[in-house]
Amino acid sequence: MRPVAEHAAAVAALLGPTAAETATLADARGRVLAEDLVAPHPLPPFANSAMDGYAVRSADLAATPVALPVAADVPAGRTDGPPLAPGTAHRIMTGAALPEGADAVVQVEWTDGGTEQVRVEQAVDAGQNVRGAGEDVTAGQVVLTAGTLLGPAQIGLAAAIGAGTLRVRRRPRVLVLSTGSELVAPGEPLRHGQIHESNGPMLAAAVDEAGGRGELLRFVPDDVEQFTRTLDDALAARADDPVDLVLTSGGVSAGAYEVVKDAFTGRGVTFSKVAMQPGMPQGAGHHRGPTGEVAVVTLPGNPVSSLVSFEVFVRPVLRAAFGHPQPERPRVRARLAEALSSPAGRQQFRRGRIDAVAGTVAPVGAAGSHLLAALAHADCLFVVDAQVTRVEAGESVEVWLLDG
Ligand SMILES: Nc1nc2c(c(=O)[nH]1)N[C@H]1C(S)=C(S)[C@@H](COP(=O)(O)OP(=O)(O)OC[C@H]3O[C@@H](n4cnc5c(N)ncnc54)[C@H](O)[C@@H]3O)O[C@H]1N2
Ligand code: MOO
Repeated sequence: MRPVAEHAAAVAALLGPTAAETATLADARGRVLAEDLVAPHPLPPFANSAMDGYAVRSADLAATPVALPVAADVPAGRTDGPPLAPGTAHRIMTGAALPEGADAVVQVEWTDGGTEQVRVEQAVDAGQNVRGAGEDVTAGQVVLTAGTLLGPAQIGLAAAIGAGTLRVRRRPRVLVLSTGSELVAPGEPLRHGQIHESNGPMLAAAVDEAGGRGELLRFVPDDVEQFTRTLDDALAARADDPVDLVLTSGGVSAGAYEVVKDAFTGRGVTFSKVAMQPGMPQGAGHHRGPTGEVAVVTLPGNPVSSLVSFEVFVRPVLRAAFGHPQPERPRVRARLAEALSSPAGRQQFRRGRIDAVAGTVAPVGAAGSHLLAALAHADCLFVVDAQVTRVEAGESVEVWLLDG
């Protein structure tokens, strides 16, 4: 059987880095900056008030209490505020530009709140309650470097320096195609012998969660001609914005109707038994479609096998392709809460729940690769090495955190 690392390397070789493109801020979250982002102006762009109150010259408050005429009103957003004459105050709101000549702001709570004349009870130092221009960012500063993952704070910063769009790496575009004559679309009734198609929606969601662009095609029965036509039609229809990867589910083991294997064998996709459980039957390579070659990864049909294989082989490669700084799931070690056994010669990926405080991981459900409900209640996978057949309670295992 092929070692997990060897198949992982074969999948990694399929996808190169995606190109840069321009994205709106609304479409930038979870993506990676393709170029350094430079501030065209400082932040704050101008000295402004940190408090609602009165802009003053601090020297005018040498002896308090003191009464000063209120010569102007400066709400936030006023662009034509006059200079502050000595011996006067301007009523000012948080975020409003500090008038020329003022060097401090007295918060309204330290005054009588007057609008014609204000009585100030307490003195302020020069600079008090003033946010200086460029305190946060200077003009010309590189505020975010190429390769930065864009989360809410980074998008906020980009907006603050006035960037309406950003140069980011393109999301890998992934087509998902499930196979199986037993499949029925969710929402439609089942007859005996049929099941609802769950791998497609699951894998498309997994692609999106990883940062890619998942597109779910209508599943096909175990029919090579229909499979190939569906795939080629879908690729042809996307010729303007080509697909980076095709993910198939099912049809790759040893049965009489292995549609994916039959369609691709000897035509650029290599099928292997990989030394893991779940996820033994795997395939990877290129399909020559109507628009040229497209990378293909064929995942096994058992639902847990499908998603675990995605986690092990596809997710890190998709993320690396668009420059994600952390392609892999965070990995920690934890003590196993209960003993379990594992087949010899296959690296086992069990579903678990981690207790980060206690440093333990408990198995969720048994090893069966049809146990989708257990997977849905797990927050991690943990790994039992290929040569290990039994792990005792308290022994340390590697854990992949799924919500990280
Ligand atoms: N004689 C052998 N039989 C099997 C072997 C083997 O080595 N020799 N391997 C087993 C292992 S391990 C796995 S994993 C599966 C993989 O099979 P396929 O990838 O060919 O998948 P299918 O046979 O099409 O389906 C397997 C299983 O999963 C269900 N399924 C398939 N697609 C979906 C879907 N889109 N949504 C929900 N469920 C799906 C399907 O109904 C089957 O129950 O093969 C073993 N057999
Ligand atoms: O490889 Mo299969 O995934 O064990 O059920």
